[in-house]
Amino acid sequence: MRVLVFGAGSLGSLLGGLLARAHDVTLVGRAPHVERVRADGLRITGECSVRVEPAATTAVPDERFDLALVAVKAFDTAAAAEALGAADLDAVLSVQNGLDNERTLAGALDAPVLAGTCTYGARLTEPGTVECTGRGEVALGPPDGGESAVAESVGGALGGADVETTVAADMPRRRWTKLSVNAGINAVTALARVENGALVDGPAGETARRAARETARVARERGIDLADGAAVEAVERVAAATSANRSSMLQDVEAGTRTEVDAINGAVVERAERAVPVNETLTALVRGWERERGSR
Ligand SMILES: NC(=O)C1=CN([C@@H]2O[C@H](COP(=O)(O)OP(=O)(O)OC[C@H]3O[C@@H](n4cnc5c(N)ncnc54)[C@H](OP(=O)(O)O)[C@@H]3O)[C@@H](O)[C@H]2O)C=CC1
Ligand SMILES: CC(C)(CO)C(=O)C(=O)O
Repeated sequence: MRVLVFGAGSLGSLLGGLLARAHDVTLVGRAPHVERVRADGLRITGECSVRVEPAATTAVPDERFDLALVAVKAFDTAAAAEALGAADLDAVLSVQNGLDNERTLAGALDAPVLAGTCTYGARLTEPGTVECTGRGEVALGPPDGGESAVAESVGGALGGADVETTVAADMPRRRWTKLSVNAGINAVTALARVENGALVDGPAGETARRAARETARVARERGIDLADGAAVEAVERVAAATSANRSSMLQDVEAGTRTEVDAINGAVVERAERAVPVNETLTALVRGWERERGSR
């Protein structure tokens, strides 16, 4: 397959690098990472050890690709969709966190757009090098659920490159479960400045569980079968399994950069039919911090 990875930061470089073992991959990212990949190839360290030589560029080539894998932060998805218009694409897969990415991509592009959830962990450590901080899996399928030939074919391509992959008919439920995890863990750890493990039995843990319960309730309001207990269990399981992690939102806050709060807690608030006070408070506090830091 010819695969275009849009957003060769941490996750895009990891998945792009893994895919390059079996496919013809082009990374679209920023200098100096792109230049280093062109000169010396891409190294994956940590839990995977790989060296590959994908093509790398800062602009989408006017060429045909079987798949575009989108891995920018959620607030860059609209710009990504516009830039991807330059290529001729057969399929698009978002592996981003947040709820609106697929809709934004589908609104701008002709190709079928697949939803994805990803539990691999990645961190760009220096130009040309990405660390795999956790082996996980990519689940993918049609955003509204069900099966499709495109999902089977993209799933086969990922699996063929030894990327742990599940082709799933229940992507709405999977996305809302992941949203519950991120709504519970990310803003709470960012505001409390604690690692994920502090939520397992620490004083901030109940706030995370409440945010997850609210998220599950909003999911059910939208016809998705996600029980409070399942959302809380997912938060607790992920917080324990990633106990030493500094969540992506905590890392953004520490780096002084914009967070994905709009696409996570903000998306829950936007869709709620009744008040979701924990998500409202978390959203307002993180947005307040972003405004103060000039990152929004
Ligand atoms: N990292 C992880 O372990 C995981 C991440 N995710 C999700 O994946 C998504 C990506 O996360 P992550 O990889 O950490 O984020 P990064 O910020 O590391 O990567 C995104 C990259 O895309 C680049 N980019 C944005 N716009 C453009 C553009 N127009 N042209 C070229 N490059 C562009 C960014 O550059 P710049 O910053 O200069 O704009 C950045 O290098 C998020 O939604 C995240 O929540 C999900 C699971 C795990
Ligand atoms: C699963 C979790 C919470 C791991 O840190 C994550 O997705 C994030 O930090 O964005």
